[in-house]
Amino acid sequence: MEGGAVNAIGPVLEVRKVCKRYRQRPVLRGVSLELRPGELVGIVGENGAGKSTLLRILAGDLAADSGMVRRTGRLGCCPQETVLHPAFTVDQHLRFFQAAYGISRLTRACELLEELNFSDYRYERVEALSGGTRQKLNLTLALMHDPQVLLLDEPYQGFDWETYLRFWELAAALRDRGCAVLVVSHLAYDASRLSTLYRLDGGLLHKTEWTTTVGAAS
Ligand SMILES: Nc1ncnc2c1ncn2[C@@H]1O[C@H](COP(=O)(O)OP(=O)(O)OP(=O)(O)O)[C@@H](O)[C@H]1O
Repeated sequence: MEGGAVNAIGPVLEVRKVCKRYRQRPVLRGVSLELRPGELVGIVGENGAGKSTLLRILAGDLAADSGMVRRTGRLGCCPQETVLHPAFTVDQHLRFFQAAYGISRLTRACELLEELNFSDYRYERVEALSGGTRQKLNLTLALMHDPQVLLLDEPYQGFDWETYLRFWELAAALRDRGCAVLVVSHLAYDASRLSTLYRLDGGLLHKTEWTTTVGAAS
């Protein structure tokens, strides 16, 4: 079984009892999670449940108050707020991130432009792009260096239905080539596409009954 082979490999992301509070308000109360190569895991939760806080801690962008996060491999991160500059073109963003990642070619980035169907906008400035196209660029910037661990915060916001389906095809392809993918969203529409779905509630992760056996621990 695919899941058995996958789970013979150790986790690329290990989270133990992570806690975080803002002033006196606890948001995370002891979150534990493991993510292995070839797993596509979802976390859902209501607005304000702490999903973005958790993702920022996993990405190393925010410090936890206590607990442990251990990550190995190249990280790709697509934050909820786009990281784009309005005056730069799509191509300029690709070249800036190419330098930041230290990669020699834009081959994968060009593939992603094609797969997400926005190659025609390559030389347009971000200020002239629609919200959905900006999000396509945000996602491309997280994926263009072929990450081994991918953290996605509401990655399909603003996508039309066709692009939304393309996103899931892309996520499945990444999973199949061994990437560990974590998708955070306030919607649980996509449960059947996931190895495991957790709900973040009351500052803790709860495994939901929608969990399937595809690539999941057994
Ligand atoms: N920098 C901050 N200072 C104080 N409180 C914060 C800060 N960042 C987030 N919070 C609070 O922490 C809680 C969790 O916020 P977070 O953005 O992690 O939730 P979320 O689940 O991602 O929400 P959404 O689905 O609306 O994006 C919220 O009540 C929010 O107001």
